[in-house]
Amino acid sequence: MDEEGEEYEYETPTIPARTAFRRFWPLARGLRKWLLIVWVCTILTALAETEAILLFGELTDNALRQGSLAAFWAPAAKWLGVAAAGAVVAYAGNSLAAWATERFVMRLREHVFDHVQQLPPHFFQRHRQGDLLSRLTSDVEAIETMVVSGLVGAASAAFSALFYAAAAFWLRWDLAVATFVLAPLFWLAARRFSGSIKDVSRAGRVADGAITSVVEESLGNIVLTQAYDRRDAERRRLGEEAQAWFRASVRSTRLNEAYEQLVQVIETVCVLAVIGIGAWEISTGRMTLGQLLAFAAFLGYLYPPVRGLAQLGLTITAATAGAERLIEILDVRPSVSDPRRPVETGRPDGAVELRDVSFSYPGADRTALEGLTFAAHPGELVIVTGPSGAGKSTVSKLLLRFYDPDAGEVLLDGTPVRDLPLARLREYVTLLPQETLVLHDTVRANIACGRPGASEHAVEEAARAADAHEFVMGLPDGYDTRIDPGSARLSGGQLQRLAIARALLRDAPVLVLDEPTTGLDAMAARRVVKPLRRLMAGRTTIMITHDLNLAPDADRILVVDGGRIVETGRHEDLLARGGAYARLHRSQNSAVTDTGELRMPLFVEQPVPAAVAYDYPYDHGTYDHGQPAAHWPQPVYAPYDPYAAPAPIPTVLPDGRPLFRDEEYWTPGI
Ligand SMILES: Nc1ncnc2c1ncn2[C@@H]1O[C@H](COP(=O)(O)OP(=O)(O)OP(=O)(O)O)[C@@H](O)[C@H]1O
Repeated sequence: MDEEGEEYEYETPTIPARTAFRRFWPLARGLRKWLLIVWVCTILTALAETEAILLFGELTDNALRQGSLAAFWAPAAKWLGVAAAGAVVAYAGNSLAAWATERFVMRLREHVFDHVQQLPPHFFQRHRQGDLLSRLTSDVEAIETMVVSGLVGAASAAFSALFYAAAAFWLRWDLAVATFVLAPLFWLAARRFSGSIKDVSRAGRVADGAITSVVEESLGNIVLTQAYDRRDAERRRLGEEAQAWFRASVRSTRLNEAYEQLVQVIETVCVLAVIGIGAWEISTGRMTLGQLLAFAAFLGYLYPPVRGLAQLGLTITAATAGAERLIEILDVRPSVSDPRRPVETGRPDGAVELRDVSFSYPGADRTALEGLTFAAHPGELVIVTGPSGAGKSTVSKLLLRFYDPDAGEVLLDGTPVRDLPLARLREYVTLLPQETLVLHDTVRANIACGRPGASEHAVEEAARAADAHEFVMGLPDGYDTRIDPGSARLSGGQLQRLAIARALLRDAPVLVLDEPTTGLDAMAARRVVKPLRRLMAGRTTIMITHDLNLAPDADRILVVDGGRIVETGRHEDLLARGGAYARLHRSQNSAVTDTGELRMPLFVEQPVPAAVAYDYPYDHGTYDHGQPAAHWPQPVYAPYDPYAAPAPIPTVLPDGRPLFRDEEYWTPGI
């Protein structure tokens, strides 16, 4: 496990909205023409509204003030026509905007998801899954707010504001000037709030990710939670994250509300200024009431886009916090990529070679492998063994090219694996990882994913060869039974046999088995050996294991320690040499004899009193209630004395060896 805090190794960058916008704008390719149409629709809607306002002024002056019904019909019919046309255009524009927006979100999510899937294993060890989930969901939507809605919204609002402003000028330029003098107040208000809104939005997003992480980790660990009664601890953990989220949410609402109310006040000041100036103009006869009402209506229409522009600024600022979190992930480069000029080799024979390979994990301060050299000829079984942390699994990661070595070369049939297309390499080298990987799907799909498009017959044959057919047929729906990663329906050994069936179907020339029997009990491990042998037949197999039961079969055994090969040879030779391998082998086998520790009695039994004659009442034809217990053997209890010296706790086995092999003698008293 990584040290605590290492998950925060990736620092979230602080970036301006413009940079974030530029980063994601290319994803709108292909949607831009639709966005342009949306924008045109917005302009047409604004035009229709302007026309409607002018018609309203005309109706006020000609029909209402003069009480003439005849002057009503023509402008009314025109108004209705304009309103209907405006409604159709607005409907089309909004529907198209929704379509373009959702497409953008889908595209962005696919882009990020695709990127995340290429990231190296250590990225997932250092990032909490829940946080990644939250970035892939809510943060993706935030970008949409910034790029699509933000852009279209800003363009539309800017256009509408300009349009209504022009109309207001055309109607009464002096009134308009008086009003627009106050317009910068909106901008000043938005500026005042934008910094705090971005901070609080960032805090909210981090807290959101943390909550998802806690829930995900807690549910994933439900057995630990329940078995150790950790409910309170888990609730506290969630509570702490929820507190941060709560504070951020409340603060965000407060800031937005304060901004809204401030804008209301500014608007009121503007309206009062217009009414005051209008009253004065009407009193001097330079303006009609209709004109004033039309002007006020323009202002009514003008403020929402002006206010919207400022509000949009705030929304975009808040969304930038989401963009920062996505960019942080997108900036992590995959550790490997397809070669620029890939070499196409055709199916290899399966000769594997590591030539003077050294490797350190990114960010790690010590090397995981150093100068490792070995070769496996086609069809050979090479066992890589050694103590925990020696670097065995790292070998498998290099063979599948999850990482490239810092020095040296990994070769398949003489071709450096970094020159092969990644998909080809992983088709030719099959990994059976330590943990059995299960897809959330049917048993059939779980086997067939070894070779997409495999026939039912092929799937069944693979299952038979893996000794899985029988238990699969015993499942409620046979091959169509759905299983999932947390499923308790199949045992560890059964899951392992499914994985073997999958690998059989994949039929790769090279196999990498990472601890294929670890975690299985002796019986299950034994049941897995036969299918494993079938799988290994005719393939080059690199088996990483602590379990040396298959060692006598190996063509070569590599003993790795501290990232180096310390011994290599065949089982018998290595045993005879009496070195590291012999010690490993001995420790594995002596583990069995040492279970004597477990058999040691927990208390010294009291000797049974000799020759107790049981006097069964039945023999005498009478039943003596409650009497016989007096002469039955009784356990002997020492009277409890709180001041007595503690009884000596055994620290050695009866044969004189220390109770716990690797420990010092333990003196009680702590
Ligand atoms: N993602 C990682 N980042 C940094 N160091 C790592 C990472 N994964 C493994 N290591 C380190 O590299 C070394 C080799 O690890 P590796 O997993 O290959 O050991 P191993 O021999 O397979 O151990 P085990 O038998 O316990 O699985 C160890 O010191 C380990 O701590």
